[in-house]
Amino acid sequence: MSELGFTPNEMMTIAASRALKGDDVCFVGIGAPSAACNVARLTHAPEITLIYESGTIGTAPDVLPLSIGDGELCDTAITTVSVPEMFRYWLQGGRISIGFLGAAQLDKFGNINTTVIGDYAHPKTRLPGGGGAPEIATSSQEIYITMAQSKRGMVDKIDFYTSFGHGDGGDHRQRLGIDTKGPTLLITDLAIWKPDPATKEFTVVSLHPGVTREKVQETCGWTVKFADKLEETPEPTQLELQTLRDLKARTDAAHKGEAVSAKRGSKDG
Ligand SMILES: CC(=O)SCCNC(=O)CCNC(=O)[C@H](O)C(C)(C)COP(=O)(O)OP(=O)(O)OC[C@H]1O[C@@H](n2cnc3c(N)ncnc32)[C@H](O)[C@@H]1OP(=O)(O)O
Ligand SMILES: O=C(O)/C=C/CC(=O)O
Repeated sequence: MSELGFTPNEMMTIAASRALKGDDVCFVGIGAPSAACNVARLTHAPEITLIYESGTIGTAPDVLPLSIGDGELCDTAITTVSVPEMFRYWLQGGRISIGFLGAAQLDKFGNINTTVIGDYAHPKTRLPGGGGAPEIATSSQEIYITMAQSKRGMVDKIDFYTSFGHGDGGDHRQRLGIDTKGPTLLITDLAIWKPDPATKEFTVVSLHPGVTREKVQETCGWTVKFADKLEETPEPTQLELQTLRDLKARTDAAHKGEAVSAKRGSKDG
């Protein structure tokens, strides 16, 4: 905890939650995106439609799911459809306004690696894989990405293209016949980034409170561009912080004893 009264990860989750609107239909990635989406639902966007890949539509979990298969999602959803319907009708049918994804590795054009670190055949680290993320990245109207900054995570060249962002930049998506916008927002623990309208390279548009340009550069593997008019992200409000902390506390209590809960719980917010 810094003297600011909130952690960088809390700032990240809350900044990410603010990006969502009540009329969004959001396809939620497990992990950091899930925390942000539910904070949005529990604060300024109660009418938001949250969708998880297991087919749960309009879900309102009381605790964060560890997986898309958690019963909590189905129990609180308006309805649950089959996974083929979720992908073919809802996602590929253009009915998702925001796909919210995490990343283990990311490049400056918003291409995501969640498959492998190192050589594919002889990996240094085998990651969870793509799951539905590659399809979410191309079929959602827009993509938001959230991840904590590190030199190993934000790299010049990702080791594997799991989910396509803006490719080599510019009009690469259009040239491939992909007619959705792709990544339009990146929220890290230090800053908010948006793609340059022409090159599509992520540019810092807002620094979180207390964060310097140098700190952003030190934790990023490419040479960072900053907007001419750089803003400061507003601090979390008491309501936002309390909502996030209560959600995490409920989640930790609910998943107590499950092997992954302690580790994941500490990273989700
Ligand atoms: C709808 C859907 O949900 S689609 C699902 C598809 N899956 C995703 O999108 C997953 C997205 N999330 C990620 O990629 C995350 O970064 C995850 C799951 C790989 C890791 O999440 P967390 O546990 O929160 O992150 P954490 O940073 O602690 O990494 C855990 C381990 O993963 C490995 N790892 C993660 N990122 C990297 C990286 N960039 N380079 C090397 N190893 C890495 C390491 O082994 C790390 O352990 P370590 O910190 O002790 O070295
Ligand atoms: O299969 C997927 O796409 C997502 C998986 C995330 C999970 O529930 O573990």
